[in-house]
Amino acid sequence: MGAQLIDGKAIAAAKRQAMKTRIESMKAQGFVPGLAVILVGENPASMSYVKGKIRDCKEVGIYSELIRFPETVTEERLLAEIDKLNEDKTIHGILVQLPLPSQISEQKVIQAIRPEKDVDGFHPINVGRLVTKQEGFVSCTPAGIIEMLKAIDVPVAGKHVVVVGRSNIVGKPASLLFLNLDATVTICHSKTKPLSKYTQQADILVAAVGREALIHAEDIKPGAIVIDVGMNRNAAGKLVGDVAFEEVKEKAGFITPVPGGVGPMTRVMLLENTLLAADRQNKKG
Ligand SMILES: Nc1nc2c(c(=O)[nH]1)N[C@@H](CN(C=O)c1ccc(C(=O)N[C@@H](CCC(=O)O)C(=O)O)cc1)CN2
Repeated sequence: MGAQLIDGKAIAAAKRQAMKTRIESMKAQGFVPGLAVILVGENPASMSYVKGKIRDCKEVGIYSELIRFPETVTEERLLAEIDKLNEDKTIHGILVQLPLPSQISEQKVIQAIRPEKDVDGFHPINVGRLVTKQEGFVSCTPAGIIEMLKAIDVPVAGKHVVVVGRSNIVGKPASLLFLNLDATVTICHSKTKPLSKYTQQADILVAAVGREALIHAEDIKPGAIVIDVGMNRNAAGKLVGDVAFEEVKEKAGFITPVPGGVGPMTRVMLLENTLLAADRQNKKG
C-alpha cells in the first residue's frame, strides 16, 4: 500500500483562509499587521520567494513593504535600514531574504533586527527562547513541519524523530521543536555513518540536507512519516527533494511532495509569525 500524501499546499491555503477573519478583526480594532521584506540583489530564486511573500500578504490582508538594494549595497546601509524599520510602528515583522552577498555578515544583519520583529526566528535571542522552551519566534520551515503533522493528526510525543541536516534555519530548530514536544530526537549530518542505521529507526524522518535522492526506500522503516525539506534541481532542471519520492512513497505511511509540501508551509508560517508579532506589539502598546 502506498503512502498518504501530506498536501502542504492545501494545508497552507486553509490556514491563509482562516487568517483572513483574524486579520479583519485586528483591523476592526484599529490596527493593521505589517511586514517589511528586504531583498538584496537579483538572485532569481530569492526574487521569486520574495514575490510570493508579498503576494501572500496581499491575499490575507497584511500590509507589506518590499525594500530592495543592489548586490553591491554596504553592510552599513543595510543595518541603517533595519534600524529604521525597528522604530517603525507600522511594521511588526522584518525579514531579510537569505542568502546575502559576501560583503555582508548574515549574523550581524540577523542580530540587528529587534527580537520582537524577528519573524524569521533567526535572532540568537529567539533561538535561545526555543532552546529554553520560552515564548519567541520559531523559524518558519520547522514551524511549518509541526503544523503539517498537526493537520494530519499525528502526535509527536514519544515518537522517534530523525532529523537529517543540522542547519541553523531547519535542522537545529526542527530538532529542538520536536524535543520540546516530547519526541526522542536523533540528529544526523554529513559525518553520520552509516546514515541508514539511524534513518531506518525513524517514526518521523525529516530530510533537510539539500542532496537529491539522499533517502531511498531501504533507508526508511515501513509506515514512517517522511518529511522532505530538500529543494534541489535535478539534471532535467526539475525541482526535487532529498527523498527518492517514487520509491519511498511505496513504503512510507505519509510523505510530503516537493514541490507542494514543506515550501508552502514555510510561506504560511511567515504570515502566522507576522500576526503573532503584531498581536504581541499591539498588546504591549
Ligand atoms: N529570510 C529567509 N531566507 C530564506 C528562507 C527563510 O525562511 N527566511 N528560506 C529559504 C527560501 N524560502 C523562503 O524564504 C522558501 C523557499 C521555497 C518555498 C516554496 O514554496 N517552494 C515551492 C517551490 C517553489 C519553486 O517552484 O521554485 C514548494 O516547495 O512547493 C518557500 C519559501 C531560503 N532563504
